[in-house]
Amino acid sequence: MINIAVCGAAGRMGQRIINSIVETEGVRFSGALERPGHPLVGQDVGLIAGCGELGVAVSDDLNGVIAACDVLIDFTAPKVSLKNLEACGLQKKAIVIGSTGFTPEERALAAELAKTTPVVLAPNMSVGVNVCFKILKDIAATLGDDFDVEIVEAHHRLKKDAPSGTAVRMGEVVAEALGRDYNKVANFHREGITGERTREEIGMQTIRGGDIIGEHTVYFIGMGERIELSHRAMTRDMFSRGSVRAAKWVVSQKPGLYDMQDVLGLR
Ligand SMILES: NC(=O)c1ccc[n+]([C@@H]2O[C@H](COP(=O)([O-])OP(=O)(O)OC[C@H]3O[C@@H](n4cnc5c(N)ncnc54)[C@H](O)[C@@H]3O)[C@@H](O)[C@H]2O)c1
Ligand SMILES: O=C(O)C1=N[C@H](C(=O)O)CCC1
Repeated sequence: MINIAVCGAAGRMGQRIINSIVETEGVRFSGALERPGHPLVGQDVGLIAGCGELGVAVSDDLNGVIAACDVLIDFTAPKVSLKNLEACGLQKKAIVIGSTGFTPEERALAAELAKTTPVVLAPNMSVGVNVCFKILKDIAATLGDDFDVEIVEAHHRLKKDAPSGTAVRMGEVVAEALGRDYNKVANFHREGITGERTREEIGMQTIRGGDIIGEHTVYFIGMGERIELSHRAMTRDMFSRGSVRAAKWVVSQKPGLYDMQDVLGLR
């Protein structure tokens, strides 16, 4: 039996992850973390997550909750996730991180900290999006430089980072397949007299509104034809089920930084 704790337990994803843990065989829900001062600390987290009383209170004791688990699933924010990764490393506990919005420096720090413990860090835990990452590589490499690439993503009004972690990864996959550096060719903003589009640039467009769970489209636009590869999330449950699948997988891995391509055997 694998003991899984959740950080960000009262959040949109945290609540769905708790439901997924309870529904999954071979795992046990062992603890729930929230930020110190959160009004729900001390309350039964099952009642918050809508799956009935679980006898697990929301806690702000990071080290205590880590000690009682085999793996921590963390959907919070980059700075919190890095602190949690360091704390898991000190106790030799695995961690699955779904937070997005990491800077390149923060990603490098995560890779450094992952030398002490196994870590899955992935901007999107859904099977569908991860298959898209794989397909995108082939499409981009096959089309080459003749097709312009534009990426459009849409999410709910409460999302804090932009572009989404998924859109960034899509841009990185395409850029790499085309021999480009994403950080140099990503174009996040067009306004006024922009001049003609460059061949190399990858346009990154962001929509925020209402309760959109997550939508991504990559456009490959040629002369006289275009390909659109789209993924639309209709529930958060495939993210949460993916995170539990990653948790079951990561506990038996060697220390290192992994992503969902590793978990799903898509590499
Ligand atoms: N990888 C994926 O598949 C995937 C899917 C959905 C969302 N996300 C990402 O997950 C993150 C969370 O998304 P959300 O919609 O659940 O956000 P949310 O704001 O609803 O939840 C975040 C939770 O983290 C808690 N938190 C903040 N600081 C904390 C701390 N120090 N200790 C413990 N808990 C703390 C907050 O109180 C909140 O309850 C975002 O970065 C989002 O982009 C990733
Ligand atoms: O709701 C969010 O926030 C999501 N974030 C991820 C991202 O930034 O790619 C995945 C989709 C939902």
